Amino acid sequence: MTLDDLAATIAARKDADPDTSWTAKLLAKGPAKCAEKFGEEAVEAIIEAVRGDRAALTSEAADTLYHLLVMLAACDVPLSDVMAELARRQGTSGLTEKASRQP
Ligand SMILES: N=c1c2ncn([C@@H]3O[C@H](COP(=O)(O)OP(=O)(O)OP(=O)(O)O)[C@@H](O)[C@H]3O)c2ncn1[C@@H]1O[C@H](COP(=O)(O)O)[C@@H](O)[C@H]1O
Repeated sequence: MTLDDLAATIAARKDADPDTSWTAKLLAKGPAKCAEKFGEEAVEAIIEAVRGDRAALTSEAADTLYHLLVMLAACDVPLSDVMAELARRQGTSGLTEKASRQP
């Protein structure tokens, strides 16, 4: 599975029955709830990273990526736009980018 596959699945669930789809249930609650859920999962991933539990971190990272995609869908931000932004940044060091910012 690719992130594009998962994003397509999430998009396909937008109009699904919330009683049969977690994605539809979350999207029906709106962007703020989707953002809250993403934040919860990100914190859980942070905790497992600090604990050094690689298996638990793998699971929480999957939750976090999935809920990031749900939040993007809730906010009508296509994954392709995010990937285009990452492509725009490719080849420029993060140190160089940071140093180039106007004060
Ligand atoms: N990748 C996921 C995915 N990751 C996590 N989740 C659900 O997100 C929910 C997270 O809620 P909770 O935080 O309460 O559950 P939890 O994280 O296990 O519990 P805590 O540790 O947070 O307390 C759980 O119901 C998980 O099953 C996901 N639900 C769906 N997907 C994908 O989306 C597809 C469509 O799913 P539906 O929309 O449900 O049809 C699925 O086939 C999967 O490919």
